[in-house]
Amino acid sequence: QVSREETDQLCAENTGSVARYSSSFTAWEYFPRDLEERRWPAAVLAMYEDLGLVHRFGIERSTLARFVLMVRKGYRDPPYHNFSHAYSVAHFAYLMLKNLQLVESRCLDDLESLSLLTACLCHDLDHRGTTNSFQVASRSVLASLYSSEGSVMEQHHFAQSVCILNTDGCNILSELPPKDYTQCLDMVRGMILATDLSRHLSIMTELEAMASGGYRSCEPRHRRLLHSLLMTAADLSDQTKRWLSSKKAAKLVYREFFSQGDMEKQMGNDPSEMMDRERAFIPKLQIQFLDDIALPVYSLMGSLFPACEEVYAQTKANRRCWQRMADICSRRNATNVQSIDVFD
Ligand SMILES: Cc1nc2ccc(C(=O)N[C@]34C[C@H]5C[C@H](C[C@H](C5)C3)C4)cc2n2c(-c3ccccc3Cl)nnc12
Ligand SMILES: [Mg+2]
Ligand SMILES: [Zn+2]
Repeated sequence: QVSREETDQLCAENTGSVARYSSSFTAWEYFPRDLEERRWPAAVLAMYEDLGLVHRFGIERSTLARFVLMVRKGYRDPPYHNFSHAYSVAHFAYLMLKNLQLVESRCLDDLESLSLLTACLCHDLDHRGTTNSFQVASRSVLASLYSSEGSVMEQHHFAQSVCILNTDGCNILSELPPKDYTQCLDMVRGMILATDLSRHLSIMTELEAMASGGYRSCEPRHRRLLHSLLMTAADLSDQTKRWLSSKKAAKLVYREFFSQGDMEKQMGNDPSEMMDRERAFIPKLQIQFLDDIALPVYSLMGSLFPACEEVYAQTKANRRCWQRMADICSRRNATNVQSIDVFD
């Protein structure tokens, strides 16, 4: 429930061209959180407009304004998985649509473009800063609802998205013909579920096969694989930005991990090393995450879309910085340095 004046104010914002937010708003290296926080909803509206989605799908501006404000309200405030993350992920999807010309090159159609941007904005709705395995271990309500199908949090994020769309005056898909409406919701569901990294890892071999054999837009399986890859690329995009920004994002992720580890200890469970502030050596864990998960994603993106190679290059540069940090810390015998202090 968003106030009338908030909606009217956002609606009245002449969102105009995205250049209003930054002259480098459409550059890969642009860090969306550099824009002051109160302007993020207007920037989201501008992205929908700039991609031609408002016009193409007859979205009422006041409906889009109410929808974005409801989505912002739908996020809690854990260190990392808050609205600033959702806004950043949506911005990276915007960058891919824009800079890779995914619609112009007919890799995606308009409906997929609308689904991708909307899925990114909604993909972590109502996140509590804890993982799927923690839901099951702590017997949370969400686990009781969703653990049989796996991806507990991601199923909840999708359910929250549907709730917002069904709220009066917030349904940005209301003007879609029934067939498109159903298809769009199906794609948003698949895209949000794809942000479960366990699912991503399980399709890596198929993604590699698609990247080496070449993307065939005529094959429905290829289109769904591309949706998944684009979602993961957007979800991890903090790691593709300049070193200080990506280091700061990692710090927030580990703040979430360590508070989950603290809760697991209180529950009498042993947290994994990644979640345990006493055991974790962050530079090493970050190198592992980049090598095993992030770098392969951007390497695949680079081989499918040459214009994305600089994103892969920056992620590789960040990995080198983590390697330097690991060398320095282990020389300085990291054990006497509180693991979270490596960020300072
Ligand atoms: C900087 C950074 N580091 C990260 C280090 C590790 C992991 C992580 O989930 N690892 C795995 C490692 C294996 C196989 C699966 C399931 C589990 C066991 C846990 C994944 C995520 C990290 N991550 C994310 C992120 C992206 C999507 C969802 C949640 C998050 Cl937190 N966004 N930024 C970061
Ligand atoms: Mg998530
Ligand atoms: Zn996310």
